[in-house]
Amino acid sequence: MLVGKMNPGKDGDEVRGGETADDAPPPWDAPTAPGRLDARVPLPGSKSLTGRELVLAALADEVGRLRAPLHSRDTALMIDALRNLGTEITEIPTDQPFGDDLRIRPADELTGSTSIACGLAGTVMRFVPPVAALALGPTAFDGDTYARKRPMRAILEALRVLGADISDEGRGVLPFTVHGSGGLRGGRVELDASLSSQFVSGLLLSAPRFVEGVHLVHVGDRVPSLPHIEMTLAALRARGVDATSPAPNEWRVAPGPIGARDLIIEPDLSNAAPFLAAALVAGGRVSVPHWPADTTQVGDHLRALLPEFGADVALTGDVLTVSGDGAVRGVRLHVPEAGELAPTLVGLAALAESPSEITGIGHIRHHETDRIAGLVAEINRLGGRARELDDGIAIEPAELRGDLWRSYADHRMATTGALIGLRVPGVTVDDIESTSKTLPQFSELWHRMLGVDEPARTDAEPSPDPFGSPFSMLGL
Ligand SMILES: O=C(O)C1=C[C@@H](OP(=O)(O)O)[C@@H](O)[C@H](O)C1
Ligand SMILES: C=C(OP(=O)(O)O)C(=O)O
Repeated sequence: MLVGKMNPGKDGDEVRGGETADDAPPPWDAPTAPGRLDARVPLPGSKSLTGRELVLAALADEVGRLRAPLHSRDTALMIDALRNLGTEITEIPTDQPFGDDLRIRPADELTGSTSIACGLAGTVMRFVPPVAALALGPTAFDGDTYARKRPMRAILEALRVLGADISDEGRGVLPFTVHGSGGLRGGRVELDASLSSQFVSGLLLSAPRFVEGVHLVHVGDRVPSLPHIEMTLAALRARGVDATSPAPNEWRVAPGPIGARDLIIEPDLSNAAPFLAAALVAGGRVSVPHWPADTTQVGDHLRALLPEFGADVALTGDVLTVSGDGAVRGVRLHVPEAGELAPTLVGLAALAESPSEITGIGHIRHHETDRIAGLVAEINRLGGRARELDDGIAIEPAELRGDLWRSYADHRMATTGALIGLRVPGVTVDDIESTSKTLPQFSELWHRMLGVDEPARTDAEPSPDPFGSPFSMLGL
């Protein structure tokens, strides 16, 4: 079984600014590519699909089942959150390589008077508060130290307009408490979703259970990550909900039952990014099986994005194969829809033979870390020539040298360090365990792709209080 290790105890701020926590395991030696690649890399389920389907299954009218869901830190936090609100979630053993299926029995009545740990998961902190507003009793939310910097104000204010009572002492970030009254009025609300599409998805997912449903109107700068909102609408419709986007930046969900489903979760195509990009960096080819023919996952955009860097991409049946000759071309990309892929794209650009500019990704400053600042700092630490733009990153070609690559507790920062390390000897990644957020098997799959043994590691034990932020301060 390729069920990886999760480390629910990592805390973002422990590694910010290059300070290493005392109990942190030693940095991970990024393996260089031993030659041209010829690998097939199966990947576990999508974080975004698993998170959405867990929420919808918890709000559905009957028992449902998720097959091949992702098992990772983010999904474990989502499962715990929904269980705390009264949902019964049981694991059904399978012989699948990436872990058990899940059976979800919705609660007869959602109950608050509980606390929810969000870790660093945007999906948990944005998708669960609307569910808590439907529960009876207070639900206190908190997360990792760095999670308290991730924006929440727009969704909290929208929830208040829709009838929720939330106390956050005006902070607009974690921690906060949702005082659920057993239901929510819903209706029309304007909100600014320019910092995260998850504000929209979070409200839409619970909206069939609001008395009046919801009519969301975005006011503000560009909404990022639009494919993720499409994914939300598609997931709702597949359960019989009337969910539409009647105009750009406007979404409506009608009140009504959420149908139960027995469904298979697609592999995580965003997590495919570093593996497929490896074929470009090392030369040779990398295939990912079970690539869906029709999907809302933004990772599917890799089929168009990787050829910009010089890759050949072929989808044969359900196998996606990326081939390269070891040369990487510079790019000019404007990708507001694909912020989640940006760390890998920037990693490729750092190895390119010509200059690159990747723009439209200002919102990734609000992801697990400020990814624009983090990527620029780490590329330049290796001798690169990267520059922050308001809305992205510009990179000039440079000879990189091995050094420490800091992850800032961010899984996609860590995998980008691994990607660069394929080409640059001596790169060490300080927190490879952060990949447990969405891909606990990362190190194992990476070594397997390269055909080299994964060195044994002495991982630190997860801390007994994984979330490090006692709810006692909230009086619960
Ligand atoms: O809804 C989702 O599952 C996600 C939406 C996106 O968030 P942003 O809109 O904040 O970029 C994406 O980057 C994140 O990884 C997952
Ligand atoms: C931005 C990401 O995660 P989150 O769901 O925590 O926002 C990500 O996975 O790249």
